Amino acid sequence: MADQQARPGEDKRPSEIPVIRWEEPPEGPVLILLDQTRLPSEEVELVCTDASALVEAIRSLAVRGAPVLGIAGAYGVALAAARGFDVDEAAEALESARPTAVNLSLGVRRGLAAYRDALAATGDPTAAATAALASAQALHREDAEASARMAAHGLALLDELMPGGGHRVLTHCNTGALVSGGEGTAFAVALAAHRVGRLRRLWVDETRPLLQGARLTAWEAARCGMAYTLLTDSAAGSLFAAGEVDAVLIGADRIAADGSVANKVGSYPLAVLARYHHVPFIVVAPVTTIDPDTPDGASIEVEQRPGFEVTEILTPQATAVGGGGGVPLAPLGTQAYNPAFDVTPPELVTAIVTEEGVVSPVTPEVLAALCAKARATPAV
Ligand SMILES: CSC[C@H]1O[C@H](OP(=O)(O)O)[C@H](O)[C@@H]1O
Repeated sequence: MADQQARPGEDKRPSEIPVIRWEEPPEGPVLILLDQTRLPSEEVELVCTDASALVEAIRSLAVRGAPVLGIAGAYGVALAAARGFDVDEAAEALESARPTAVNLSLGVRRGLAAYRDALAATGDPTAAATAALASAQALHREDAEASARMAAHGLALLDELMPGGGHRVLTHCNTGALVSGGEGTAFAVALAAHRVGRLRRLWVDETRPLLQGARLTAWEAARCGMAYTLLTDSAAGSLFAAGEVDAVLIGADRIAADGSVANKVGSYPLAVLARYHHVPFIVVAPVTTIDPDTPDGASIEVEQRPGFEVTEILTPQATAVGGGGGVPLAPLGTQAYNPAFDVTPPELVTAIVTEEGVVSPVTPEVLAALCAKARATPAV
């Protein structure tokens, strides 16, 4: 596939990354995914012909990251409808594929509502399938637009907090084009700073155990010609202590009504380090990731993943779901604690950047007003 490494100064537009796309070959519609478990060494595409294949791809993190999970969920409903499968059954399976990222259930429900409304109005399953697809495509476009707006708001915030540019930003996990209909969430802010010459360094946490930072963020940063440095998660503290971090930029999988933020495990320790070292801790997420129906952090279901992801180095042959075949890192039979996410309390969050602007301080009232405005704005 295309050369992954950008030449110095070259910016290989993240939009060129074929994260997720719908195609309609003669044999029937398919959803094509870039298999993120194979990156950075291989660019392999998964062709999903039904919802169960997509559920597997979501569970194995072949497709991952809150916003794109919502897009995938909506396409999954459209795929089931277009291929004549039981749409309600498909929607239920998709929505339960991963519990923490609220966007997944939002996307599935949006596609299902479009399908049901069209079926009720026309009685025609083909028209209903077309409506479900149109809903997924609209969500795809809206997320790309939201990503660009978050990048602009986030860059303005960085410039306000650190006048003079030369931002040294630490990020965790992967929040670039691979999680988005556009260029991502937190990563898109760093990319915007890079494009105007105001990103001095992107510190990239490797993000154990599935290494989304080492494998995916480094891959995206290299493609864009960004100045980035990879570090072990445990090395982040020494960077703060050395005064090498101007801001933390992370994404989110679910933001509760009180402003608690669920994000990749390892985010909460960064928030504590940031507070101790007086460094802004900035969450970048679309309004759709704010969940007014989840009251607080304790109410967020944190996905617990298989222990072998911690006790083995996963090779391309050892899938993230099936396990086995990885290189053992610990004695056989070792028990492992492997939460996929942790929760940061609102008092440790300096700001939440959404496509509607910057929320700071984070208060339940402001979040509620944002959600009310979003709900009052009809989906396309
Ligand atoms: C902004 S979405 C990216 C978000 O999703 C990641 O989780 P996972 O890789 O398990 O899907 C992580 O929490 C990122 O911040």
